[in-house]
Amino acid sequence: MRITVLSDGGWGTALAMNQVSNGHDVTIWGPFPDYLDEMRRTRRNPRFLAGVELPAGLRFEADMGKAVEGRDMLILATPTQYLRGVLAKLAPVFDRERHVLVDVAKGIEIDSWLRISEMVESVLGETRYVVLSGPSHAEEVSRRVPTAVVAASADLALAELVQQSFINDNFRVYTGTDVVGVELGGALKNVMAIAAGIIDGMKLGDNPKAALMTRGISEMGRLGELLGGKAQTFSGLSGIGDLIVTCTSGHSRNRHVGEELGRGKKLPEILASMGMVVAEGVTTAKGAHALARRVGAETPIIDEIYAVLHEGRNVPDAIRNLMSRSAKPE
Ligand SMILES: NC(=O)c1ccc[n+]([C@@H]2O[C@H](COP(=O)([O-])OP(=O)(O)OC[C@H]3O[C@@H](n4cnc5c(N)ncnc54)[C@H](O)[C@@H]3O)[C@@H](O)[C@H]2O)c1
Ligand SMILES: O=P(O)(O)OC[C@H](O)CO
Repeated sequence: MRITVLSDGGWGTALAMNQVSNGHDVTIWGPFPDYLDEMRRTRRNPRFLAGVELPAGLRFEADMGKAVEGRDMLILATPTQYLRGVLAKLAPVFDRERHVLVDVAKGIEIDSWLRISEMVESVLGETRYVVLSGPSHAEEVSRRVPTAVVAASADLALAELVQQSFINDNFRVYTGTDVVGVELGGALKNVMAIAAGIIDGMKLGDNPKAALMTRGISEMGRLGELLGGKAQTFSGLSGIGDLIVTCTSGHSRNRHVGEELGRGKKLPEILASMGMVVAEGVTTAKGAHALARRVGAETPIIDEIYAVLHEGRNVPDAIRNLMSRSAKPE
């Protein structure tokens, strides 16, 4: 297949490498032409995926028209809050008959509170859309560490096409049809990962981390179902699977943000130290909090993380609030 990845970030780059190794013709488009030139010249992506050599066959194109013309598949790997701008650039050259869109970003758009499939529809109308998600850090996929993810689409045949395009002996792809559940699993786990990082940063212990992850998946499923996802999806790769990896991995940017908060640093200082690297959970906490209010979901962990990140609540108060809730059955 002829594939273009819309993003020069760590995840887009790792997936581009996977697709080159599967024999596809792959181009990366990015928002910064000078940086694309650097990647082309050095065969490295030090800003977003340090330490891996980019394959010789991987191409780079800064012009959106040239990047997508004649391509079969476009991989949307731009962080959620920048994606609308990229879709607006794509719109004039988008071919709805030809292009299959594969979203691999995980988030909720700020203010509109749209999931990515909804944002895509609001800019491009009806598309051939698949979401690919699950426990998958770029640092490991780019080193061909065995990984399993799920491709979900309202059109199962399209999910199967994406499965066949990405699958290999190190990258196993399952299929599904629950786009809402898969999108929400990938987005909401980032909020839980910030909570997990706080526990790590405070060196609170193992019990709170296990409690957080278990009550966290319960909360994700409860909110996810009220928003139209299927409960079963949250027991799968894009739910519990991604929650486990993000809450435990040394690669997770969201867990890192929480860890620094738990050590007493302030959010603006933490985000500044990350440069252009994105932790989606910071903005998704706002979206998840707003969506939970809209559908009347009980989301105590999301509410406390939202308050810590965006309302200045201190962490000990947040923990006390969670632990002193009224007694109830599991
Ligand atoms: N990194 C991973 O392991 C991983 C795995 C699975 C999913 N994801 C998801 O993939 C998405 C992309 O994450 P990432 O880790 O590749 O990003 P990243 O943090 O590595 O890179 C940040 C990206 O933002 C882009 N950017 C910065 N300013 C921009 C602007 N004004 N307009 C457009 N783009 C701009 C940069 O060019 C870069 O591509 C996120 O939703 C993330 O949750 C990441
Ligand atoms: O590094 P994080 O926390 O953004 O997580 C990346 C992926 O979503 C893990 O599956």
